[in-house]
Amino acid sequence: MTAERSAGASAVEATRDSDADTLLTVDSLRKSFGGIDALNGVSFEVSSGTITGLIGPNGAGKSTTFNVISGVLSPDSGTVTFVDEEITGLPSHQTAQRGLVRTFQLAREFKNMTVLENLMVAPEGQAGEAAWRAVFPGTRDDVRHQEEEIFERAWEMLEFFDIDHLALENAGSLSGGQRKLLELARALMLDPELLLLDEPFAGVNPSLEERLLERIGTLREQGHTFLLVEHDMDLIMEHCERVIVMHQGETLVTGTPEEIKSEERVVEAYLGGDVA
Ligand SMILES: Nc1ncnc2c1ncn2[C@@H]1O[C@H](COP(=O)(O)OP(=O)(O)OP(=O)(O)O)[C@@H](O)[C@H]1O
Repeated sequence: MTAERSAGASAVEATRDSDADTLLTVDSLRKSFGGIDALNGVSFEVSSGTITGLIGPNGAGKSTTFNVISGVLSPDSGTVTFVDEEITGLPSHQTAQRGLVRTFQLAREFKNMTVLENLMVAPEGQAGEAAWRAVFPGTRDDVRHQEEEIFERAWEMLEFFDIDHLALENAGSLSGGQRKLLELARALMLDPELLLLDEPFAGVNPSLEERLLERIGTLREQGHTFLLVEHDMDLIMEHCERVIVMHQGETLVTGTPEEIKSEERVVEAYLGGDVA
């Protein structure tokens, strides 16, 4: 198999399966919280146009990795490169401007605003006003035109996710699954090149899960790239071209689903065995 390992090896060398299509490169990320090493040299690459899964047991460092890539946290060391530009430590709204947007495990909609309004305001914490200005530059004279464009895009999103009938509902009244659709729709408002999805299917019923998966497939065909954290191994194995396995703050293996399945250390990591 061609799956790479990083534990105990040079981190860059360990994950070097790059080609010209590499969109995101994470190199030797370290991050400690007090005495806890959440990330202990995480390295991997994500190719353009793929759905790549990031998996690992609880506490492996997946969320911390997402937080570092998307600028929610700064790493102690290591680099994040997106479209050939180092973005390490850039705040979320700046990564969003560059086309890298993440969703959160718990959807972060504004509960007292309608679904439509939620789409028309910038996604909290990652696409502030500055990001909107980057997408819709102009002066006050252009505001009306900009609002029309935002409105049209919001409706496109609502229709794309089949939630246009909920446009005027308060976001707080949506089901868990509908909130996940809204979260993804909000992330897509800025037309990001790379979407980091943190457990997008958690708490989603099977029919909505199917709709979400189908939409993600369509978006991928349109050129979007996805990196997703997901605990459902069947789903990962069925829908991801590449899988990155983390364990104890390190990249354990990366490979195709078939490669991952046959990798003994992955089984051991999930069963809590010694993988050193
Ligand atoms: N803000 C924090 N303060 C202290 N420790 C933290 C913090 N964030 C994460 N950790 C610790 O870092 C390690 C990695 O956590 P992280 O949440 O990144 O793992 P994970 O793979 O996302 O886990 P899960 O699948 O349970 O969400 C864990 O030991 C966790 O307790």
